[in-house]
Amino acid sequence: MTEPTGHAVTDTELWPAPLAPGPVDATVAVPGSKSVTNRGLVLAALASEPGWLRRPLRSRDTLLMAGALRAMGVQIEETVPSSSSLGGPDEPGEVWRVIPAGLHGPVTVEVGNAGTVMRFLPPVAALADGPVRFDGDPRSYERPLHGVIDGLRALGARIDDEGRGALPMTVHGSGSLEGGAVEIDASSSSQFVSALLLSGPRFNQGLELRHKGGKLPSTPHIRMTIDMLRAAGAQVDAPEDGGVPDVWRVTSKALLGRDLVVEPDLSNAQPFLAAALVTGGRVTIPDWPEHTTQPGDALRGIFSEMGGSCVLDERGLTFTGSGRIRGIDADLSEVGELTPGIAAVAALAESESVLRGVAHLRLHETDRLAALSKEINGLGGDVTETDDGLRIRPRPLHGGVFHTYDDHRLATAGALLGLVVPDVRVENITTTGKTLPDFPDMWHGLLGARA
Ligand SMILES: O=C(O)C1=C[C@@H](OP(=O)(O)O)[C@@H](O)[C@H](O)C1
Ligand SMILES: C=C(OP(=O)(O)O)C(=O)O
Repeated sequence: MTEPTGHAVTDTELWPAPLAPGPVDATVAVPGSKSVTNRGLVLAALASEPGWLRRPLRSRDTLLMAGALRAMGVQIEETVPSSSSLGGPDEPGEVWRVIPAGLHGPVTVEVGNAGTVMRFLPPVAALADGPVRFDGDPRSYERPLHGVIDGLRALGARIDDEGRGALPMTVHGSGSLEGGAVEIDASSSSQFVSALLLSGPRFNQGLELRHKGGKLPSTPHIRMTIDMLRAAGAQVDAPEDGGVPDVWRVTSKALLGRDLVVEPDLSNAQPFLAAALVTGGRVTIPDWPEHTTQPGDALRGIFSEMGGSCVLDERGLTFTGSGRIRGIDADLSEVGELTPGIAAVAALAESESVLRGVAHLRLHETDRLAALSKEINGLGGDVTETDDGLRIRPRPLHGGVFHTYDDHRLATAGALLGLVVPDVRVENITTTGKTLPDFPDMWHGLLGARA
């Protein structure tokens, strides 16, 4: 087994996960989607007129994206909404006004460990005038980027990566990119496809992108990219709409500024829904969208199959646990980011689970397959890695330290186990700040207690 990337543990980093005194019963308002916020920022920055993001996610990944775009010249004003000053519907919550400008270097972009920043911004940098250096957390050097680097080079960009095919690197933008036809292997991350599509309308010849290689993961995220491009006025031909399989075409065209209301992050709703499942309780997530491309929507089916039921109505999504937890045999390739939360529930089930189609998770924030098996087994579980996923045989669990390897979804998975297993201590709970900085308070709030 590969050892997941991580830092040394010190006692001060351990968070005592609260134990649920009984079935949870709560309404949890979940902040905006990371994936929608970061796409919205990129598209607004590339538009030919100002736009707005309402209820954006404010977290490490989205602040890194906003910071990078600002450094390249884009103005992003964070405002409190008021219909008169914003000229749009008066929505509660934060509003970011994005005013595009000529993109320029020299700048250094800090990507942290955000896949969306390290993949979506190099094509934007290729459109900037001047060098844009990309650097980030040590783990960002290990995450795949070849699809973006090779793709951009083939489309006319000059990139200096000293032969690494990964970060750190410098994109020497010349103010425009020729674009045209290109073939990449995006089997290790759907974000390669999304990255090139998002900037495609700004390439001189547009883009004809072909994926050649193993199965593409996370296709709902590609659909999200296409839908958001179209909503910004782009013309996109996609395989899902009866086009050629694995080929996307984007026409060169100015993008419009949008007034975008960001949906709640359904993947961040996962631990709260899971809390209802593992305690036999009930949780309502307000503003759950009726139609969405977010992979978290699949939780309605997955968690119902594992033991519960859900109702989507004007109050939002209400999930009620049945008090029993069934194992599941599931191909999660489309919804890979849900795997840590599903694995944690599966470890508490009555029967075995097999989670398949997620080999690419070895290249996520950490090696998630190695980390999940090691940490659940550290609490007495029986998890084995397969070629493309995990086999989880439930066993009685005991307390202990749950290491998180700087991975927000490992941290929320540990908190979930601690809800029903006494004395689980989660290392570095603040790593949830990647996408959900309020997680510890929200988790205590779920139980009716304060942090
Ligand atoms: O485009 C996006 O917003 C994302 C795509 C997926 O990436 P991969 O295809 O690399 O799994 C997903 O796991 C990630 O959390 C967000
Ligand atoms: C894989 C994830 O993130 P990233 O955008 O960094 O790839 C995730 O949030 O689960």
